[in-house]
Amino acid sequence: MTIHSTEAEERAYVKEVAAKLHDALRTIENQIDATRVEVIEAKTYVWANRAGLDPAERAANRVDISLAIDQGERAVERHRRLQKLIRSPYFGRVDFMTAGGTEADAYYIGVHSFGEEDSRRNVIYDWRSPVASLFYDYHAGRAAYDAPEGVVEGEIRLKRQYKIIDGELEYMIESAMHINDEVLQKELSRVSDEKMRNIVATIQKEQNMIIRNEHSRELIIQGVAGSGKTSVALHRVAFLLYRYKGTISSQNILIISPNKVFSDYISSVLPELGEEKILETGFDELAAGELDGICRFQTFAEQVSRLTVSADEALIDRIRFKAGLSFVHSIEQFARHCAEAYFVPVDVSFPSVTIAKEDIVSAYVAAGSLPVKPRLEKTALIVAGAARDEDGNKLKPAAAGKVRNAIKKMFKTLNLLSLYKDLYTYIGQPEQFKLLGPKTLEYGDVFPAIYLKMLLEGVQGFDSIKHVVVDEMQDYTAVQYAVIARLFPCKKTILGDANQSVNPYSSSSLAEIRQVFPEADTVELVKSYRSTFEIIEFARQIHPNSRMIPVERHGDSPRIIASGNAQGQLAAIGTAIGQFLQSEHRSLLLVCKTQDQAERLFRELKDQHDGLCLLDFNSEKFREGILIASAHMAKGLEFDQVVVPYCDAGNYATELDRSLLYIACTRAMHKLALTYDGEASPLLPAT
Ligand SMILES: Nc1ncnc2c1ncn2[C@@H]1O[C@H](COP(=O)(O)OP(=O)(O)OP(=O)(O)O)[C@@H](O)[C@H]1O
Repeated sequence: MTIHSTEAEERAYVKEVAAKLHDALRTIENQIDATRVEVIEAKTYVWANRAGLDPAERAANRVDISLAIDQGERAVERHRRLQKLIRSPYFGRVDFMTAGGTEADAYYIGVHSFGEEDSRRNVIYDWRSPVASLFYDYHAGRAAYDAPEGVVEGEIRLKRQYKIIDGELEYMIESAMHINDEVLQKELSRVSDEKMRNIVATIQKEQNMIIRNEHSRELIIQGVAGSGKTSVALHRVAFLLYRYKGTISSQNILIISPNKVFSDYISSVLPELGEEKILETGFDELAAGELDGICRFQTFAEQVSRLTVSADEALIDRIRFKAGLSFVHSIEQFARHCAEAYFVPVDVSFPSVTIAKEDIVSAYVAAGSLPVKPRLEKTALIVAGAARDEDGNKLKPAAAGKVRNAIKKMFKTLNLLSLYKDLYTYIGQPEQFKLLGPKTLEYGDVFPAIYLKMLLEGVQGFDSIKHVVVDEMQDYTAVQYAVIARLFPCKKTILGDANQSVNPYSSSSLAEIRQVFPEADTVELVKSYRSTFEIIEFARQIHPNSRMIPVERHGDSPRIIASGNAQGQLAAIGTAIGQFLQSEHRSLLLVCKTQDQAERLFRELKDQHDGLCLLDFNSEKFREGILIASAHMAKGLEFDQVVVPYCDAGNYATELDRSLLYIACTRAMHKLALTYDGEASPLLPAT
């Protein structure tokens, strides 16, 4: 028998569930009130009796208070979840009959689970629960899901989707197929939100496979622009936190993201899914930690800015040289060479102490499994510990210290910058190393130097991190991955798009990343959800390599607006801003090729348009309204409308420019315009 088969019954059921949720909410509110009173009373008691309580009693009271606070915090969290469920209790339903059964059970699926206290019956299933995978993976008919006790086979008798807003059923759709296109269309047509949103109601089958993947040590996702890579990675994190509750918490997961604005933009997804924010860092921050006190360095953004304003062939050559896997091997070979060639043992001889060179050599050989620095320290320790003075006594501390120092000095140098410079002499390419300034590395040298340091000194890994997410994988070199592999020897989700590199001279393809992680599983996402059909078709012509497949969601064709001069172009941009302000849309991005151009545009427009906001590499917050940014800064973000100014032949000409133009255009969800004066860029599609 199918329960709630008609729409009227479903509407009534929404109310019934809402009543249960309200009951539960009241219970929790009472609990929170009771806990509050309990904590206040306990604190008052401790304060009033502070003179009379002995230390053991005080400690016991403190424990009670902190337990009550913990309990209260958990209740507050449950309260928050219930409030969310009251607004929208569930979005899907599957009726599943297990093989051999006689009746199907209805499973309602929501962002969180909810069960009745008395009957212990589950009213709503969490989207991450095993049975919920049926909703994402199957049509009506035969189906199966992985439960803790094994695979459960059976048949889906009914599948429905709901949109419930503020407790009211807006619509419901019977969907025999995968997540119904109609619901997806509605979701994608919406106006942008202030922050990235969760996609639990419309996760697609290929995305669900990634989210629920538990076995891959490294999972690499190559996905076209707008294919949901970042969304999927965050939902995967939420899934892992659910699946491994008690073993992994948000403090054990780290996302390496391109910049602070992007981190801010994605920051609401996990809290929306009931999880805490995860840790976040960037490659520049990691580098700062590793090179602290050693040297300064150029950041990635500074390198990209330099490349976008001038094509310095020697610099490009240096960057390219250091980008590939073979350079990783060169560094490894050099580190091995250092371990042998830079250590020159000699006899040690002090008044009353003599140590033969051979004893030092054998201790150094015995410690051969260690990186150079700890190996040297161990050798010094062992030799000094074993040494005897002429009377056959162990060395006094001062003499032992002298021996240890003498042995450490037998290594030519442990100065990282000198060693790093020597690397280039060793490989016969001294011209490939150039300092940017005194003790200041070019960005291309930052991670090779860090890798060399790790090989020579060993690694202080982040043991508490159990899963790392690397976004924008195409922008990182093989050496950066080698460093990441050593710093975080845990599971990883690595995602990106080879066509969205902001620095193609040092970008990594999927194949190259796979060479660093040979065991990795890879998946490709080619369906693009962000932009309209017309915008995707347009962007595909800019980057013919892109394998983007659009969702059938239509909108205005992108416009290329030619002007006779700079003033005309500025007027065209002003008109586009005016049209945006008249529209229902909430976000407009004016995206320039370089930061300098973005700043210039900002100066030219800010007096005519209120509320313009310029993003730069120091920006930390994402916000709605009208933003101006470089393509580099805009990576990963999305906007209702996008205008790309300065699309003339001089400005967009190289392969790097092609990537930047492609990134710029694919930020648009609904509307795209490009402006130029003079001659149009040859990279623009013919109109
Ligand atoms: N299954 C889905 N249902 C609804 N919306 C989706 C789905 N998958 C992706 N989207 C939407 O598509 C847009 C792009 O997603 P996301 O930013 O995660 O893609 P991406 O591949 O990381 O993009 P890019 O590489 O271009 O920055 C977002 O608005 C996201 O909500």
